[in-house]
Amino acid sequence: MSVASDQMEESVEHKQHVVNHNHTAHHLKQYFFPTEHVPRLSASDPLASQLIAEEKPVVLTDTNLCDTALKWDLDYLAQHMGSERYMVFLSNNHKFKYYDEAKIKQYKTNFVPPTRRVDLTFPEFVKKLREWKPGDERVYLQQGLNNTVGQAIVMDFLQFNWQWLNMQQKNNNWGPLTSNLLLVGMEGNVTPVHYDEQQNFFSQLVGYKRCILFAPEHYERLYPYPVYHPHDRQSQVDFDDPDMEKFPGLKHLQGMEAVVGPGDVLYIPMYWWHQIESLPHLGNTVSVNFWYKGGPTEKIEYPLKPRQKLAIMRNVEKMLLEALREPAEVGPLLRSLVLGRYT
Ligand SMILES: CCC[C@@H](CC(=O)O)C(=O)C(=O)O
Ligand SMILES: [Zn+2]
Repeated sequence: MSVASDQMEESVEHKQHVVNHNHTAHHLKQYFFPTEHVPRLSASDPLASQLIAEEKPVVLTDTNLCDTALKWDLDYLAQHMGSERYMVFLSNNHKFKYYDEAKIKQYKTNFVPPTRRVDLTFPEFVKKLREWKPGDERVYLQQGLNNTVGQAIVMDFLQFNWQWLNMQQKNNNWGPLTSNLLLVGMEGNVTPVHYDEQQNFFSQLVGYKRCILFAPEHYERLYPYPVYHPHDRQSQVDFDDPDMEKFPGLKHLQGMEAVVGPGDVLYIPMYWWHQIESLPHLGNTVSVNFWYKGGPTEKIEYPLKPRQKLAIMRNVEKMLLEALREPAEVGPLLRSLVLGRYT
């Protein structure tokens, strides 16, 4: 059965929490929030273009975006990624929560990074991944594709469907492509829920990833860390152990989800929250993302979009931290400003 029809079967039979892969049902972990399916559409479907224009998620099944990279399995990459060292994160659990190293020093309280970063050659990474046994640190290679990769990889990269990508960038008035991150993960790895300030075409090459998304307006329900915190843009909520008392908004949380497989491209709109999991028991995963800056600040139309309000909140936080110098004074000042006056 070809991957495509397997995918179709998956999407046709895709019950809420079961993924059919090669006729075996894989039960997805049931979280505390309901989800709808992200639409799976052909890139030629006008609805697909409409969803992208409206900055809503969609899985595009036939972009042929990275067809030359569908062969990027561990052996091919080990053979062709050259002898350079690449950024690999190690974690004592299945979560790989991002943190901004630059923010650690200015962050007064002691910050304990949840993962550690090492630089490994690709063969060293593959050896570590293949020799992994329960109790060992999990590994996740996350490396920007640049000119240090081998010739074959460059050839594959140059044959991506840039014509389609450039058309999307132009039609949707996006800014420049900033980077392509190569992601090679172990089955079971999880990138916890966060948002990025860029548009993202997320291209799945090998293996299967469960992508759970929440619209920017769920900001009040996902309790992001303060902007100055190393975990800026990440949610404070642990989806595996949600503190409903501390984060009462969680009871109203509702999202969308999709399982993406080889050849699928998921559009993750800028400021949309997402959690991405390499499905357990379905082997290692390889993905490449395409991050674009948002478009030039379009003329302001009212009412403002939720993501515009999010950008305003971020700017207010930064300005207050700059002015007050002391993070502990931000809350009291905002309380004095709004309580009994704007509430
Ligand atoms: C560094 C995180 C990469 C990715 C998540 C994942 O595939 O694990 C993601 O969040 C994104 O592409 O925005
Ligand atoms: Zn992300």
